[in-house]
Amino acid sequence: MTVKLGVIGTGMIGTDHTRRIQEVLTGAEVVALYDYLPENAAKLQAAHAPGAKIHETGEALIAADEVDAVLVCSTGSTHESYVLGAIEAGKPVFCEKPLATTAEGAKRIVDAESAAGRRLVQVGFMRRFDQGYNMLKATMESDLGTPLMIHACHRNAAVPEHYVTPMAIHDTFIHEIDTFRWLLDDDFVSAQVIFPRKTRHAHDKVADPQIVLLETSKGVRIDCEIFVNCRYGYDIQCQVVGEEGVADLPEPMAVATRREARLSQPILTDWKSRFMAAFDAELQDFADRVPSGHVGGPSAWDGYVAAISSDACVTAQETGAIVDIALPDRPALYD
Ligand SMILES: NC(=O)c1ccc[n+]([C@@H]2O[C@H](COP(=O)([O-])OP(=O)(O)OC[C@H]3O[C@@H](n4cnc5c(N)ncnc54)[C@H](O)[C@@H]3O)[C@@H](O)[C@H]2O)c1
Ligand SMILES: O[C@H]1[C@H](O)[C@@H](O)[C@H](O)[C@@H](O)[C@H]1O
Repeated sequence: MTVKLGVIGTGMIGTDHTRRIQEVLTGAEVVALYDYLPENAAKLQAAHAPGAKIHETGEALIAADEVDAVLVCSTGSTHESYVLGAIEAGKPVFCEKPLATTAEGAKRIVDAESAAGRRLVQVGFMRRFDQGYNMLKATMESDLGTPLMIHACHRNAAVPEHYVTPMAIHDTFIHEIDTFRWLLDDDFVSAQVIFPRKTRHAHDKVADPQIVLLETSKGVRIDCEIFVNCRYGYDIQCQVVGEEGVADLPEPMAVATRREARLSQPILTDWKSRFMAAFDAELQDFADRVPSGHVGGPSAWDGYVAAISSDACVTAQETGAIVDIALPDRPALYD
């Protein structure tokens, strides 16, 4: 069976996901497109999905008989209504991060999915499908003993002018929030953000770098540097310190070159290539599960907890205080 997918939002990641569905994945094809800017949908149709129909609205795409499942790849603030629409239509939906831009919005999705009684929503936290992170998690479970601390960093070469201080949390650190929860099988109880000396390469509206300090319910302490104008590349680091040993996230595979008295190795510069295989794997997993009517991977609950945790981090940015994080009870659907 070929699963027929509709893509809402045909910007950078909607285009990249459509390309991978059409050219890399098996058992799935893109049959429908919608973007708020029709020219964006037309451009993607011409480049990667000539047979796909361009719909007048996202709601029409969700309702279309030929669409088995939906990918929401539009701007973050638009995710909630499309995801709720897909749940109402009983169609599986893959939603790029963030699930919603407010914790209340994410809760509405959790409530709607719980009422539907089955997992219809997968959130695009692709690192859970990354080979390196899976190797790190397996090592933690087999060799490290009880985890005590994590030292991590998330560095982007540069960010655009519209990227402002809270985006370091909502747009960037949100990946780390989900990754730490998943690695540790634990939730956060508090967050603090501190600001080192600012780099001269950051524009006025972004404080850069930042350090986020988290504490989990089991007492694990996490420090994570977010440095989004580091200049030299896209660099994701994670070191877990356990009672019996220490483990590091593997570096992406790269050829080391010896030349003119230098030993060198390239560093990737963008997230698309850094997590290429993880993006392929998360969408293949989604497509494979559509026929069963139940999806897997990061859930709406994970998206909701990420939203609550990131709101606390933004409050911590604004106040300089250590901010408590309290989670509501988890609905049975997510046990
Ligand atoms: N998982 C990841 O690592 C990752 C990486 C990049 C982006 N993202 C997420 O993907 C989403 C899109 O990011 P992007 O970089 O592709 O942005 P983008 O700006 O390139 O594309 C967004 C698209 O959404 C369209 N759009 C805006 N409002 C819409 C609406 N109401 N209905 C339908 N379409 C609408 C825009 O016209 C644009 O084509 C964001 O939520 C972002 O956080 C995730
Ligand atoms: O949307 C992108 C993406 O999520 C990247 O993985 C992250 O490194 C960037 O900071 C963010 O802007």
